[in-house]
Amino acid sequence: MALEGKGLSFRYRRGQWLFRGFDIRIHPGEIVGLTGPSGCGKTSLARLLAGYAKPLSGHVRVDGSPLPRSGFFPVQLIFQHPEKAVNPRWNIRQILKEGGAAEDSLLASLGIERAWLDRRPKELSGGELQRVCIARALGPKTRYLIADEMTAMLDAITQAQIWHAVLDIAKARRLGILVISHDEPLLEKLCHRIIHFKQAGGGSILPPGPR
Ligand SMILES: Nc1ncnc2c1ncn2[C@@H]1O[C@H](COP(=O)(O)OP(=O)(O)OP(=O)(O)O)[C@@H](O)[C@H]1O
Repeated sequence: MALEGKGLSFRYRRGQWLFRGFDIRIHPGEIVGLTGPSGCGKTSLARLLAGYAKPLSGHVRVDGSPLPRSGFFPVQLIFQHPEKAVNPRWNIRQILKEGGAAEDSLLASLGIERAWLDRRPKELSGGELQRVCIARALGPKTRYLIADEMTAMLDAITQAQIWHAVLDIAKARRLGILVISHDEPLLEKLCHRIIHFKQAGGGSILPPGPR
């Protein structure tokens, strides 16, 4: 059982290879950090692992199966900017429904207030909206979470509160989490192990491929 990327290669159009033959594995219940210089391809890797884009070679498997083509994705990706991840016309209740029925205890542990449910995304702060996106991503069918700079825009207290809630849920449900961040002290605190993308063979460490 694992979220596994094997032999992954990716570049945009005819640009430089971001990674070639890259392997990564995250087990249920495991919290793995991923760090590396800006622009080295961490978000691109996250998009492949969550099924937003396809690798040019290699494959992604979730607990032994390919990612589904439709329906609910067992690998959920949370971006740094929540306003880009929601339908601005929906209210918060509708947005939460996309992830399945969010339990009251989950909403409470993330500090989501009932009064927010009838508002639209632009009527919440960035930090409040990010909590909503996290709750949506933690639906009952989620097996793995990819948190791409998920709390980068939050103050230290809110960041700690959110991670405390997410780690509790991850432990109770044996979710595997990939935490992408430039904040190495945060990764040291949260993760069982940390992958340095360039050292691990990502981030254009290999010479550019044929053009
Ligand atoms: N849609 C796209 N088309 C072309 N190039 C892209 C596209 N998206 C990203 N890139 C380029 O791919 C490279 C890797 O981007 P990516 O966002 O994966 O890096 P990152 O390691 O997550 O960076 P950061 O730490 O700054 O978030 C960058 O040079 C970026 O400009």
